[in-house]
Amino acid sequence: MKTRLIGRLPKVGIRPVIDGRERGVRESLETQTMNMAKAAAQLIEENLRFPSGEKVECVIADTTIGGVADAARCADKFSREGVGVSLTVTPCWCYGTEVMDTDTLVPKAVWGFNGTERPGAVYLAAALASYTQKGLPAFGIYGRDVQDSDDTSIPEDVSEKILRFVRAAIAAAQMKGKSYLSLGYTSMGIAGSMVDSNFFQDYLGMRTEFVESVEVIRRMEEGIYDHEEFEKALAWVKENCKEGEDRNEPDKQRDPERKEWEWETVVKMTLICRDLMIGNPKLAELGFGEEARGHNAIAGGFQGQRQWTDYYPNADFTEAILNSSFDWNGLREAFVFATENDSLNAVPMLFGHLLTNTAQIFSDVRTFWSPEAVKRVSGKELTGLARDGIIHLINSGSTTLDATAQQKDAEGNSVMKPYWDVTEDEAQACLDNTRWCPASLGYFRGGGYSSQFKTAGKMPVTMSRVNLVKGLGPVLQIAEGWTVELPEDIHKVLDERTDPTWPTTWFVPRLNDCDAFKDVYSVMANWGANHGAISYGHIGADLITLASILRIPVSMHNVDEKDIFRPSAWGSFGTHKESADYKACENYGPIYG
Ligand SMILES: C[C@H](O)[C@@H](O)[C@@H](O)C(=O)CO
Ligand SMILES: [Mn+2]
Repeated sequence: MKTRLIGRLPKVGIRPVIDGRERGVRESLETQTMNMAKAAAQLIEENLRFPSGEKVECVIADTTIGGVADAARCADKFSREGVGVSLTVTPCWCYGTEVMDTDTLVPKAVWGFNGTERPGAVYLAAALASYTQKGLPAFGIYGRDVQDSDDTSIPEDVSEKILRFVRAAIAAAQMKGKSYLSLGYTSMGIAGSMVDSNFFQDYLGMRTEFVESVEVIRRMEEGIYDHEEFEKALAWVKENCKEGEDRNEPDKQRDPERKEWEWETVVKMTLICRDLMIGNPKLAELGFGEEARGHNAIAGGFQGQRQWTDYYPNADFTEAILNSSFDWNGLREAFVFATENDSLNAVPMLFGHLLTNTAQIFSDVRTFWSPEAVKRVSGKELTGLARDGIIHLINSGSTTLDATAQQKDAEGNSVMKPYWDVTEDEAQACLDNTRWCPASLGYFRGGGYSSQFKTAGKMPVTMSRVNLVKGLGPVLQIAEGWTVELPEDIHKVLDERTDPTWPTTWFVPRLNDCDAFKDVYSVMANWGANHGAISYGHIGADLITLASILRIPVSMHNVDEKDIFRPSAWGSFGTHKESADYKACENYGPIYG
């Protein structure tokens, strides 16, 4: 589906650099140098894919690069080929600034072979000094253990760094030139939905598109959607989306005719929001060429509350389905679509999606439940992972149905997979474990249907969030942890105290010695906003690498120091990693600013 986004997929450019001295030195190194480039390309192409499923492609310079003319020819090839990430490799001494990559917008890394026959590490140090001196932050990669000069394998520590760098850099490259689509504007005074177009432009290289939500009504009333697809979608919904309990006062509940209209409306809203994001060639066939083009949106958000939801059905169904890895057309890439148009939660969702290729959870970070409070209200003890307390993640709408924890790995563990690994049966299980309850009419006068499920399994997850700080700019916060499934008797008591028609995920962060992670309460207390974006897996290290590429400092994280990988220049801002990160991000400023 997302292949409808305009712009080619970025490629990874590999630059084999070499000692330029001919009549012996260069010739003796040609094969080894090119082999390093080929090995790196193979590693990347075998391991990395885009969220749409295509494999990440590498482009190797036509020749090794021994001096500035070769470097210029390589730069020329890279710009023709659409290279968005640059990886320089070498086993030997080369002439630092003469062979360097000077494109200021392309994230860079240099892998210097750890051998001693030739001084690859000496070059690496000289190259990184040049990049640092010239204000072009670059990642340095140098294996721990010496290898023989004819060893073409890539050691584990090197491959981990290459893949971490490329994953993050290719994520940054994919955002560039795409749009965030704001449907409506600010929701209930939520600052994250006061979409800051300068932040998107300067830090992510993205456009912001603003569409008033009356456009959705116009398209419904003028029939600007694919009518055949609508019939197909509605039939699928009737078969697969089981209605849940109506918890509204009996005399306020909507009659069956109105409920039917609400179903039809939320299905149309889903088609229309998707078409607004990525366009739809079917609309051109119907005579709506302008609408068929879409807004080239890699992420979006729907204001909803309150002007829309006071009058029309809420977008819970629309958001939940768009954020899932499947719909009536089968398995497909999940969209990134924020409820309450909270763009600062859509951004970490987008980061998570681009880094893992999976669907993302959007939630209110609603309640910290201490073990004592749980005991008081339920009479029960929290045990296992949950023993130190839990955070209740819950929001009407938006939470991907992939978060029902019905997808499994080979060992039977709950996981959230890229859509191409999800089976039809697993998608069906996600649907079967979800009920669609008529929306709470006190909050949503226009009705609609809220997805109701609980995350029924333990999964490693990472919660993250971007906050904008006046005078400082954006910061990213990260908490790795797990989803936990509570015993039904505890779950029920806690859930009943909120809105049990909404989807629930119980979250336990991993604790450590630093202040923000000393207990579960502190994680909740240090969270910078009402929402969190939750991605499958422990991806904090990848998020840190991506944030450093974008020059967004990380204000809070629980990632092991040994996994932190940032451009080598960060080391020049002091040995305290967090303060060095702040200083480096301030020094370099936003990448597109
Ligand atoms: C119904 C309420 O307005 C909720 O939508 C509210 O608690 C939020 O989600 C705020 O982010
Ligand atoms: Mn919310």
